Amino acid sequence: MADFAPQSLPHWRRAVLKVGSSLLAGAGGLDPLHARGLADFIAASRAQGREVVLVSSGAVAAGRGRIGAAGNGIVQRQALAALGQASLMGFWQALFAAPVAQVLLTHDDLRNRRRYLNARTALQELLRLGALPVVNENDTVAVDELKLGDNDNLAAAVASLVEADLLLIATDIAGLYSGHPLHDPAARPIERVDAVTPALLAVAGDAGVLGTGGMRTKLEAASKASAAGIATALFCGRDAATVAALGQGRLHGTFIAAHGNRISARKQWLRHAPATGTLEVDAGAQAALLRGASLLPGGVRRVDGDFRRGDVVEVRAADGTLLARGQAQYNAGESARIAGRHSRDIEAILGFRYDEAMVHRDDLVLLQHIDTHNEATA
Ligand SMILES: Nc1ncnc2c1ncn2[C@@H]1O[C@H](COP(=O)(O)OP(=O)(O)O)[C@@H](O)[C@H]1O
Ligand SMILES: N[C@@H](CCC(=O)OP(=O)(O)O)C(=O)O
Repeated sequence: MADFAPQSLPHWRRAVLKVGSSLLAGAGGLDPLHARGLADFIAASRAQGREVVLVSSGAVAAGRGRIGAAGNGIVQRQALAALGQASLMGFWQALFAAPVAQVLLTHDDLRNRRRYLNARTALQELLRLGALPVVNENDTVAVDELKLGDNDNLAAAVASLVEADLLLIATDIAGLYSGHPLHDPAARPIERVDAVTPALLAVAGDAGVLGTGGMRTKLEAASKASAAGIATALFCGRDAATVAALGQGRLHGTFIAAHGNRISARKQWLRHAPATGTLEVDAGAQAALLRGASLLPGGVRRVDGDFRRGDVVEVRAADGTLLARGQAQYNAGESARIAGRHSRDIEAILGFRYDEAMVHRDDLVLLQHIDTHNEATA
């Protein structure tokens, strides 16, 4: 197979790194041979002030190591994943000085706006605490329509969830080839993909011996990440030089470009998602919003509608002008109780506190622009 020429990786601050079973499975369960280099890459990136969320497969392989032959049907794989998940966490913990944190997710969790917000808040808090989140699919409940299908797609969803700037997919092959490398000796390396087209998906084949999705799910994941404004880099995690080069900002593999920018993809969603409630704000909150601040409960005068945490709500001025749309941190009843009150009182009023804001600025899209003349004369 021809080599992939090196290319420079764009600068990144927060990445999701997906590591497939093909890199972790050994004869008797999990083998740290390739994981060690990837762990060093993560540790070095963190030491440079970057953040990494790891999406790791390998629970089924670890389970097989514990129990031996158990079949490969869905029920057997569920049982094997349950048997192996704790070992998988122990495996990663042994490779890191920083504490690792287990996060198990399903498609359903990410489709549900409240759970989406909960998962995002928890992941952000883990990063803030300096932990390394290790995400895997919650295989015990993830069957049929709940299933993301594979960890490549899960990694793309997590990259959007944490607003990563890069999705790194480590696998057992150097990158994407123009044909299935096991069957097509003339297959050529594809170093850059600007758009994941149906024609390109057609060249992406199924998995090797150990993985589940093959190149097809990697390209699907890259396509989803791209639509969310996140670029993807595919590389061989078995090749120590490739992994070391990545730490120097050089990619030997396939780069799949992002479409648009990350912020606009999310803001676009907030702009159009159906709203289930309205928060009416005072002039002080209106000015703060237009300056880019979060919406604190103190500036909210009235709460209408029946919404849950994570639902999209409209933010309106007292005269009814639509100022912004955003995701509510608190449900309608809770919002009504804390409206007009100081953020420091939230816990005393509700008995808990998710956030000091009623709508966090990361979850807010402004629909009015700052009128500098009015602001100067106000
Ligand atoms: N066009 C292609 N280019 C590269 N690899 C391909 C292609 N089509 C299919 N593959 C297969 O995809 C495999 C990687 O996917 P997979 O086995 O699911 O690994 P992982 O466990 O890392 O997710 C490769 O080993 C290769 O056999
Ligand atoms: N959740 C499963 C992984 C499923 C999966 O997508 O595997 P892979 O194609 O190797 O990334 C496990 O931990 O074994």
